[in-house]
Amino acid sequence: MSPSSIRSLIHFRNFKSHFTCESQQPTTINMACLALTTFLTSALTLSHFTLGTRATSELPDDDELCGRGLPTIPFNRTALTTIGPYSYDPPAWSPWTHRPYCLEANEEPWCVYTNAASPKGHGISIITTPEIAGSALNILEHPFDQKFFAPEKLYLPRPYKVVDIPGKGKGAIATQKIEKGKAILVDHASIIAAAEYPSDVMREEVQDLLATAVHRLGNPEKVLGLSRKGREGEDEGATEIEDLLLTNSFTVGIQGKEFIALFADLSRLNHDCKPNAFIYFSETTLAMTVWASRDIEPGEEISITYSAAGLLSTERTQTLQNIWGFKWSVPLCFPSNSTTNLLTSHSQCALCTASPEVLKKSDDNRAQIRSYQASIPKLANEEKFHEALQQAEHMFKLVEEEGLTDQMSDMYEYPARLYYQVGNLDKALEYTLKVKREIDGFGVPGKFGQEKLEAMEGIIKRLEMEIKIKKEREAQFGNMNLKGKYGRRMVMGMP
Ligand SMILES: C[S@@+](CC[C@H](N)C(=O)[O-])C[C@H]1O[C@@H](n2cnc3c(N)ncnc32)[C@H](O)[C@@H]1O
Repeated sequence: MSPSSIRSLIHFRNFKSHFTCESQQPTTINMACLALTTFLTSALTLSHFTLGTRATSELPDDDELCGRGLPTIPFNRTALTTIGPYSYDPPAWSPWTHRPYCLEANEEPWCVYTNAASPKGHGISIITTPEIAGSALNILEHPFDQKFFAPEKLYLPRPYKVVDIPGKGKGAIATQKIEKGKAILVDHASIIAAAEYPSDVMREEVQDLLATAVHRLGNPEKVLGLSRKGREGEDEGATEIEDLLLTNSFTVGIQGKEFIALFADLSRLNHDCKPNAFIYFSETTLAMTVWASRDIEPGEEISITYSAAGLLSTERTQTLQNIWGFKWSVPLCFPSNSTTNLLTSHSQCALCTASPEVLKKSDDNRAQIRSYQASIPKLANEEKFHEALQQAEHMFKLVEEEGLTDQMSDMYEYPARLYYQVGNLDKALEYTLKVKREIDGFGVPGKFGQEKLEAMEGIIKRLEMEIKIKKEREAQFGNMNLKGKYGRRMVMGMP
C-alpha cells in the first residue's frame, strides 16, 4: 500500500464549486485528521524512521424491484444508461442492494452504488466510477474496525442527546461525563461522492445521481431531516439535497482521492474553535470517529472544529461564513459556574467570542505555530538541529496553550527525530512514545496502521536498548561524550 493510499485528509470544503464549475479550492483542513497521517506520510525531510448496456427505458426500473421509487427530477434522462455487467438479476448486484445507476461520461461511467442495509442498517450510497466502487467493497465486508469498537473505548449507548441550541440550530449535549481519549461516536458515511465529476456531466445529472443516492438509503428520512443552510440569494438552482450536502458534508481522502462524505449523526455536532472533541476518518470502514479531546462534563455541548487548527481569527470567521453560513453570535459564552441547565452549562468561552486582547494573543500563537511548521523541517534539513529543537519545544508550548494538542499530535515526530540527531536518547524515546501513544490511542486503522504500530514498537525497543548500553558504558568508562557517535549508529530503525 503506497503512502498516498493511507492518507485520510479530511477537510470541510466548499462543495459549491463542483456545481458551478469554479476551480476546486478546498478552503479548510481539519488538522485533527491530519494528525498521524502526516506522520505516516512523513512530511519531515529528516532521515526517516524505517517504519516504515443497455438502455434502461425498455426495462423495468430496478428501484421498483427494490420497492423504492426514484425521485422525479425534471430533466432529460436519456443520458442515463445502465452499463456493463449489471444485469436485472438482483443477486448479480451483490453487495449492492440496488442495481447500480450509471451515467455515461467521457472516460468512465459515473454510477450510484447503494447497499441500503449496511453498515448498521442505515445504508450507504457511493457515487463514483465502477473501478473505485470495486476497490471500496472491502468496506462493506469489514464494517467494524475492532480497534475502534473495543467496548472500553467507545461509549454505548451514545453519551449525548441532540437538542435545540439557541443560535445554532441543533447540537449535541453530553448526558454523562465523557472521558478524554474515549470515542463518543462512530458514524458510518451515508453518502460518499467523488469530489471531481467528469467535465461532461451536467449539473442536473449530478443532482439526479445525488437524489438517487439519498432516496435509495435504508433510512433516507434521517439524511433528509438534516439541517439546511438555505441558498437564497446565492444559488437559487440548488436542490434541497445539494443544500443539505453543502451544510453537512465533509471531505475525506480515500486511496488518495477526494470524496464528499455525509455522516448523518456526526452532522449534528456544531463548531467551536476550541473544541472538546475531534474527528478521525477511517478509510477502511468509511466511518468517522469522534474522540473526546478533554474530559466533557454532563450538560456541556460536544463540539468539533470546522476549520484548520492553524487559522487565524479572521480566516476562521471567513471560512465559517463562506462554507457554513454562520458568524459567531452572542450568546455563545456562558458563565462557567452554570450547572443544571443543559443549554447554559458551557464550561469555557468559545475563543471566537473572546476579547480582542485574547483573540490577538491566540492569533499570534497560531501564526507562530504556522511559521514553526515551515521553519523546523527547513532547519533540520540544514542540520541546524539545536535551533530546530528550540523551535519545536516552543511550538509544543504554544500548541498546548491553544488547546490544539490532539489536532497536532503528529508533530511529536519532529522532536523525536531531532533529539535523536543530537544524541539525547531519553528525550527521543519520550517523544517516540508519544507518537506511539497517538497511533495506539486514536488508532490508524487497518493493516497499515498495525504495521506502523509494530514498527514504532521496534524503534522504541531499540532506543531502550541503546539507552541501556549507553548507561552501561558510562558506568564502565565514566561519563564520556558518547552522544551522536555510538548511540546513533546502534539504533538501526532510526538512521
Ligand atoms: C453540520 S451542521 C451542525 C448541526 C446543526 N446545528 C443542526 O441543526 O443540525 C452545520 C450548521 O450548524 C450551524 N452551526 C454550527 N456551529 C455553529 C456555531 N458555533 N454557531 C452558530 N451556528 C453553528 C450552522 O448553521 C452550520 O451551517
